[in-house]
Amino acid sequence: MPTLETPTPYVDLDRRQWSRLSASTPLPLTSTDLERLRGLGDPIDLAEVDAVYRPISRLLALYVQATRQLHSASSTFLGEGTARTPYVIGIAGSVAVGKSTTARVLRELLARWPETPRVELVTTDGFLLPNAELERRGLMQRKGFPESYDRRALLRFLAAVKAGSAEAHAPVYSHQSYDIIPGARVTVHRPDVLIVEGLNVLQPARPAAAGESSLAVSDFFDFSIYVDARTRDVRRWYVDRFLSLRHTAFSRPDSYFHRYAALDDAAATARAEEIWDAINEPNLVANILPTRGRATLVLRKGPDHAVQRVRLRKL
Ligand SMILES: Nc1ncnc2c1ncn2[C@@H]1O[C@H](COP(=O)(O)OP(=O)(O)O)[C@@H](O)[C@H]1O
Ligand SMILES: CC(C)(COP(=O)(O)O)[C@@H](O)C(=O)NCCC(=O)O
Repeated sequence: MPTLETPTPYVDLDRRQWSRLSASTPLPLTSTDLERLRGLGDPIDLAEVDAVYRPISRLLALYVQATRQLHSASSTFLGEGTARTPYVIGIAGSVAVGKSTTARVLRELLARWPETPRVELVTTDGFLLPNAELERRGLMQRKGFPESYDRRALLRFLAAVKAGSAEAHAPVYSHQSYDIIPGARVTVHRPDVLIVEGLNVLQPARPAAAGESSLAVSDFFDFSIYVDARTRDVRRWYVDRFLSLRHTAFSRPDSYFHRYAALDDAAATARAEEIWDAINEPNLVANILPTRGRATLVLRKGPDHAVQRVRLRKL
């Protein structure tokens, strides 16, 4: 008897099926690549990079190529020259799920493809409102929630990138000072690929006020990746990262969290769990997780960060 299953726009592959693609993916990792990847300082297993992330970079290289052809066809139709614009990839997911690690690894892998040697990376934390403004709005305990960002500035930045501007500027957030750095900015120089990583990059557009347009950040994406894992695993990764930050970032006297450097394991775990339970998990559940179904690709990690399932949107 036919079942009433919800139709899915995704093709869903388990780890074995996905990593089998690795064998037929060109550009095997060389020793120079391995050195560069190790140089990132991420704990990611290199066999995992080869089996899971290298096929993703191949898929992305194919998408970049196809998008350029489409772009060139529509420019010909319009009788315009073909100015190239950056291919923009969004990476979404919870705090501590591994967005930054995924972004850095993909940046290295994509740069190996002859079509996309120049890959740049921005994080959306630069678009957080400064602490003074968050305090004014009563949002200090909601850092990372959609309302804690200057969404218009982020949209303007992405519009400039997509318009092919020679340079586009973004503000800079410091985890050290836990605030926006006054006057600091990063510049994006019309790369082949721009990776935009952040908790909320797949949020739908807010309803527009009269006379305004209701664009979403993801309207500027050519491709998007949601990094997914069980909430209880992400909670553990958050706590583990917090514990190890005591010996690195927190230990610097100018760190906003310097007071945490002296906590013993039990006290630090309790503090990390408190922050997770009060801020990061509610944000994940209310705002981030509901955007998963908007991603082009979903990477589902197991308890050890190894990717267990890969879902690719085919429609
Ligand atoms: N693929 C991976 N393999 C092993 N550890 C990882 C992997 N991805 C992330 N981690 C670890 O998990 C934690 C969170 O990763 P990070 O990339 O900083 O997350 P996010 O940018 O989403 O906050 C870090 O301690 C990081 O070292
Ligand atoms: C800076 C962040 C909001 C993440 O920003 P993103 O780059 O994802 O936009 C987040 O890492 C954060 O600091 N959250 C506040 C709660 C906490 O300290 O974990």
